Amino acid sequence: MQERQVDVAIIGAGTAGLGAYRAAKQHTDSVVMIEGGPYGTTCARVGCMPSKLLIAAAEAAHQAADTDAFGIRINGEISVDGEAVMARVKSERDRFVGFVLDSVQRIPAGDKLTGYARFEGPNTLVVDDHTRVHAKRVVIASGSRPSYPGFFEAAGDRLVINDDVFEWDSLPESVAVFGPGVIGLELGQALHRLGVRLRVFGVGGALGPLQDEAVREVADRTFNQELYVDPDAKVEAIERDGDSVVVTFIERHSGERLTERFDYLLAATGRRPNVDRLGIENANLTLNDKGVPSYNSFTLQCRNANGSPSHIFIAGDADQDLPLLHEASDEGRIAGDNAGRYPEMRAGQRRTPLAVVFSDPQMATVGLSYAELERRYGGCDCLASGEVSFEGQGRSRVMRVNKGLLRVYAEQGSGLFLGAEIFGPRAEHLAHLLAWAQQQRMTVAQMLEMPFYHPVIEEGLRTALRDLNANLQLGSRIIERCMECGPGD
Ligand SMILES: Cc1cc2nc3c(=O)[nH]c(=O)nc-3n(C[C@H](O)[C@H](O)[C@H](O)COP(=O)(O)OP(=O)(O)OC[C@H]3O[C@@H](n4cnc5c(N)ncnc54)[C@H](O)[C@@H]3O)c2cc1C
Ligand SMILES: NC(=O)c1ccc[n+]([C@@H]2O[C@H](COP(=O)([O-])OP(=O)(O)OC[C@H]3O[C@@H](n4cnc5c(N)ncnc54)[C@H](O)[C@@H]3O)[C@@H](O)[C@H]2O)c1
Repeated sequence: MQERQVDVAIIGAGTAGLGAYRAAKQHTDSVVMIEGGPYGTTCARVGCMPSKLLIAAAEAAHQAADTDAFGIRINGEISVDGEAVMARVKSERDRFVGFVLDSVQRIPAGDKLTGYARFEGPNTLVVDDHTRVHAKRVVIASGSRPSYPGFFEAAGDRLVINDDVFEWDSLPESVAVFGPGVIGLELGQALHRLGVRLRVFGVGGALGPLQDEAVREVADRTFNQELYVDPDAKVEAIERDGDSVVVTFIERHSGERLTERFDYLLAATGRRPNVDRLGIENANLTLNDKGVPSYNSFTLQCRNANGSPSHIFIAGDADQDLPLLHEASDEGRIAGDNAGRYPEMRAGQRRTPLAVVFSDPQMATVGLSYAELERRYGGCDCLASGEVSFEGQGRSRVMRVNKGLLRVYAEQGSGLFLGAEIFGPRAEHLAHLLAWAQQQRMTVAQMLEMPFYHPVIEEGLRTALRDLNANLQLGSRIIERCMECGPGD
């Protein structure tokens, strides 16, 4: 067993780990980054990028099949070449991964260790069976992995997760997706649009990240116009039969008991932080009820078992809060910076919460979750909301993307803008405008002073903000459509 002494050890070379490495190196040359799996990051290898590549192919297929209403006839059959689809997904994915590998390559060999790290003590990590690292400070950036109930194992090797989908050489005939969360909806709808026979099964009624019942209800109805999604499914059996997975369930619309065969069961039922195999019990940390270290979200510093500040930091999906790429990147940088400068600490900048789901229509949430807003502001009637339906919205109708509902929230009295839930066209862009406004602590009145071009989807946002302003009793109600702005704003 080799022995190494370092100032900072980082567990994981994903987005958070790489950010932590660069930040820690600003303070000391004595940093080691430990990676047990393949380099390249979850985002580039099996997450954000390949999923968006698959969705892009599905959008192309969907648009090609939807030209008739514009008077455009495509003569001949539209066919999906599954091998070509997957070849592009994989080659573009490899290009993105290649950029990460290049940057990892530039890190001096002595700063990298290969193997899985485990805490032997608060300052000691054992990497596989070959190296013991004595570290003055540690950053845990070990990411997350899919989690699913044990009874899915009945599907045997027909049980797949997102990683497996991006290794397919072609598209299967059919998939049963379990989990209508972010991954299930993004991949499920994309596969459906690429011609895969598909059903999506959920539990408890959840749909993506939506918590506002009005928005969730519109999303449920809209998805079901296109594909079968049951957010509260009654699944009676999952069995393996030959090369197929056989699912017995109650069809949500007819109430019939159906038994259907699928090529694969895709488990998209959530992810768990990779802290359970770290020997975390040897690190002298306070753990929450899920076994995840408690930490300060501005410094990313963990707490010792007695509550005092620890020399251990945590960042990215490993800390279970906001498991998103831009958050992993911010957290890695803050944790690495503080691990480098320890014992002095700096509070890092945290941004307005922002999440986007690349379904069609897209979903997005801005600010505190709706449940949290209700908890904080609901009891005193302090929460006001406004909304717009995209059905009649001018630009959305022009482009035939007029589906969805946007709801915005503000504080009664001050008119302070608090957040939004969006299910609608181009939500990725609307959500950015709203997140920027919220981070600037703008009031709804100030947001309405901003320019809105015509005809654009953002005019729909203006309608929702006017509705909100009226509900705040800070402006007059929209009685008829704003004709000076053009029809259907
Ligand atoms: C299908 C999918 C789609 C996604 N799409 C988006 C999106 O569109 N937008 C978005 O913002 N986010 C998206 N995400 C989430 C995003 O990918 C993650 O939030 C982000 O990659 C987390 O980065 P990380 O550094 O925390 O973890 P990772 O990149 O997973 O890095 C953790 C690293 O730690 C290593 N490791 C684990 N345990 C040990 C150990 N004991 N010793 C040594 N090394 C260890 C792992 O091998 C891994 O390389 C998506 C995720 C998935 C799965
Ligand atoms: N566009 C993006 O930013 C993006 C895309 C993909 C993933 N991600 C990140 O990855 C995380 C994990 O994604 P995810 O989709 O795995 O988790 P999720 O928490 O978003 O969704 C899991 C879903 O599975 C359901 N579920 C749980 N147990 C079930 C069961 N037994 N049967 C059927 N359904 C069940 C849950 O009710 C929920 O709807 C996300 O929270 C997100 O942070 C982000």
